[in-house]
Amino acid sequence: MGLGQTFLEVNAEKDFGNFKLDAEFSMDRGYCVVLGPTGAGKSLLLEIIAGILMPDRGKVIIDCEDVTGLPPERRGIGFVPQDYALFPHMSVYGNIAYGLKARGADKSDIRSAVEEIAENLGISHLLDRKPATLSGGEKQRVALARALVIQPKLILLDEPLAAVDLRTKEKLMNELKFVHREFGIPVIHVTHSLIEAATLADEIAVMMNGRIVEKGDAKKVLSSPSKEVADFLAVKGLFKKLLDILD
Ligand SMILES: Nc1ncnc2c1ncn2[C@@H]1O[C@H](COP(=O)(O)OP(=O)(O)OP(=O)(O)O)[C@@H](O)[C@H]1O
Repeated sequence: MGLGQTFLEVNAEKDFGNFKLDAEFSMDRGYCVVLGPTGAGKSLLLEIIAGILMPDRGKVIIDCEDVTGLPPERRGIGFVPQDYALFPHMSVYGNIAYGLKARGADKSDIRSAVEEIAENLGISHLLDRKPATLSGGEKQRVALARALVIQPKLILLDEPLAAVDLRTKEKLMNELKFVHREFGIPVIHVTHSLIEAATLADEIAVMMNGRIVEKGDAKKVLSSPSKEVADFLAVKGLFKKLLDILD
């Protein structure tokens, strides 16, 4: 499939009683940021795409393949959840190697793949450490390495930069850009941050009350949001400044 064609299509409903997700979402191979207030259903959307959560109705299609009935490990997705979910009893090496071991990869292949990705993300010196001894930014890189080492078709990032300071955030944003460009993997990045959206996104989807209420080219969404979206962002004057960043 070439550039500009639909890579991912989600059309899924899930009713929790207290909350209903009714998500229609599609993207090509770019970098898509999903913005939305807390409790909008952003994490649930990622969990449905990853196969952690089964929709009541609907479909998930990745690269023309209907993966709705497939378990997470057969979807070829690298998922970095909100709290990174690193295994606390395993070393950084064990954490990164986990997905390859689970797929039955050869020991020496695992070692070279882990070492290569660790070098790419500048965490080779951390391989023997346990997650509890890492900083927020280091944990984020380890989680990203764990997601990337399986050579996924798609990367899902759930608020990946929420736990780091501004300087680290800027550095990590550059790394995410690099990873997206270098590995050529489509990314869905969930955040509340307009700065992250303006810096990283090719496309922006805005989610509210379980639905995607606006979606399109990043510049367009940031410059002319619907009233509903503008009210949520509540910073209309900021749009012009954000456009300056994009230019
Ligand atoms: N297993 C569940 N059972 C019932 N309700 C749930 C369940 N999981 C999530 N919810 C509810 O669904 C809604 C959406 O949750 P979700 O975590 O997707 O929001 P979010 O947009 O990612 O929020 P945040 O930005 O705060 O992470 C919330 O109201 C949440 O309480």
